Amino acid sequence: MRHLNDTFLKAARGEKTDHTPVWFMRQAGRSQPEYRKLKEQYSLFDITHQPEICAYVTRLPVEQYNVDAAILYKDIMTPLPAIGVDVEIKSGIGPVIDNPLRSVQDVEKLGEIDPESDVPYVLETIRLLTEEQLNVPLIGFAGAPFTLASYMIEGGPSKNYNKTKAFMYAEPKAWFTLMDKLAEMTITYVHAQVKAGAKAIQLFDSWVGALNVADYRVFIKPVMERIFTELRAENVPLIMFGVGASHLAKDWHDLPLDVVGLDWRMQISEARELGLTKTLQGNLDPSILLAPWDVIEERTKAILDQGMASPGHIFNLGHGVFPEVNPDTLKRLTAFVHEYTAK
Ligand SMILES: Cc1c2[nH]c(c1CCC(=O)O)Cc1[nH]c(c(CCC(=O)O)c1C)Cc1[nH]c(c(CCC(=O)O)c1C)Cc1[nH]c(c(C)c1CCC(=O)O)C2
Repeated sequence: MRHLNDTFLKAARGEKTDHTPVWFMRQAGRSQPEYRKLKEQYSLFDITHQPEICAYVTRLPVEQYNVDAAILYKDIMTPLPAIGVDVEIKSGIGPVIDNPLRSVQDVEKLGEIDPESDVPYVLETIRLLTEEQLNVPLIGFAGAPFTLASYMIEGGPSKNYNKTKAFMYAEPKAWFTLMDKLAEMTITYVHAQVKAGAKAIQLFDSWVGALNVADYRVFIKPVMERIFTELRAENVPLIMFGVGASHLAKDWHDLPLDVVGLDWRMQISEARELGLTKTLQGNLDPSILLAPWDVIEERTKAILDQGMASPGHIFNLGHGVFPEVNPDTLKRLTAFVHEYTAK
């Protein structure tokens, strides 16, 4: 077994580290030529169903960029077919669902997940990665109920989540049944990922920022409370993330989790002023990676300075890497974060 670089785990627990750890959301993906080559032949689901290839794709950014954590290559949609949702990832569009939820009956028909039989390839990939192939912690993940429900109800990507919100307001009973079922799925699925060897868990509630605080508290916070309370027993760092959700950051901080992920809209220092004492993850605007290096460096320094003011910062982007980003930029940025924050 190789020596594990545990800087990411230490920072996630709020401990002092030798340097600020860094990883990038969507680090395994289209900005890498090796990945693009594979994608000429395979779809996302083709890759995730082949553990050797999936493990290779997951390792690529660790080997090429020297980041301090790996994130399992799969999608938040991966577990949905197990509960009866027909999902396809359409290139250039995203997840598309042919049988969107329309009624209480549709919600009641949803089944349960048995990870060992429904997604054995996910667990096999984790086992491959943790046994010998990786010297950094592997982050497992799941989509959070609001974001999953938004795809299940809209049938695909959406701008305003109108159908989702209409369903939530019009059919609160069915909504809470749906939240319970998705919570059950998430808890079971995440437990299995940790048992297989995932060292941290991130929940992606990418689109929940569409709700205001009052609705978040009524329609979502209780289910998140339940999920995180159950997952706490695993004793691995739990990370929350969403886009355009600064107004919910304080409520996330109240949940039994370890790390609050921020997009680029709120500064690390502002979050600290708000009273967020937990570890913060983020938050370079991913667009800045397309700017000249001196701009990237200046903006990164500002984030790192704020992050170093108190223990508990994991450097990341405010959202995923764009495909147009040059891989050399990610490599240079990782090295810069490590050097600039080295004690
Ligand atoms: C909302 C969401 C999805 N998927 C995910 C989220 C939450 C994070 C976020 O907010 O971006 C999470 C996700 N999806 C994928 C990963 C892999 C790990 C990583 O971050 O490197 C992760 C963590 C692979 C993927 N997920 C998807 C791809 C593209 C696959 C393809 O082109 O076939 C990959 C590599 C497809 C996908 N899947 C989803 C969308 C919106 C898209 C289209 C986006 C795009 O094309 O850039 C749903």
